[in-house]
Amino acid sequence: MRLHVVDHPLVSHKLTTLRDERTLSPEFRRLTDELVTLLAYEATREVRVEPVTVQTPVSPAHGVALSRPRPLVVPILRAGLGMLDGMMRLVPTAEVGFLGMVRNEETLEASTYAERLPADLSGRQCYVLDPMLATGGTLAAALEFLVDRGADHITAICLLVAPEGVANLEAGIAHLDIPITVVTAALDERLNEKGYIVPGLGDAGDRLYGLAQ
Ligand SMILES: O=P(O)(O)OC[C@H]1O[C@H](OP(=O)(O)OP(=O)(O)O)[C@H](O)[C@@H]1O
Ligand SMILES: O=c1cc[nH]c(=O)[nH]1
Ligand SMILES: [Mg+2]
Repeated sequence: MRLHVVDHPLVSHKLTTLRDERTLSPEFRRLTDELVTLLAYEATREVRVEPVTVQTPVSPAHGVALSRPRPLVVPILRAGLGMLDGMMRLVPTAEVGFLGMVRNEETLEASTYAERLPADLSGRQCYVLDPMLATGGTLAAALEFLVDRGADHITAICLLVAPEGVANLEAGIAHLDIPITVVTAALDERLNEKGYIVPGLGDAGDRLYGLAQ
């Protein structure tokens, strides 16, 4: 597994405001959207394209177009939904599949409560959207799911990752024999005793959609 921490002052600037507890849901959603578009630019470096030729007003021009089958974008509900528009802005013709997963806040075990994905992902590049990689349990289960269906190239975009989660994920997916990359805005310090990322940004789902602030 490859971890790519995007090092760019605009990413750091937006992430700092996102972390700030004074940032309320409307601005949190807008910043998430902007950050994901910046991360998606890096995350799609290996998106598959094929050669095409178009006719300009002057001459033929050799270029590329996205290959078929189109990439599959998979937001992990609930918080991953806040990342979908920012991703689709860059790859508007991608297909979208959904995974609903929730972490038990006592045991920190992830469980799946909804799945709406194509039955056959053979030969598909997949982009998984989940803002937080904390213990890594949620992302490990999601990747397993996609590889079981035949995905052969997966990139996860996370706003934040914790070192413990990256290590757990690496161990948990070591048997998956496909290229897997995690693209993130920051590798944070650690997890706390409740499984939250430190310094983190709190509960991403609540900050996007939840508690009135
Ligand atoms: O790496 P992990 O320890 O598995 O934790 C990460 C998961 O926790 C959060 O989801 P949550 O369970 O809070 O669901 P939500 O998106 O509906 O809020 C987050 O959006 C990730 O999916
Ligand atoms: O810090 C964390 C950990 C898991 N889920 C979140 O939303 N935040
Ligand atoms: Mg949550």
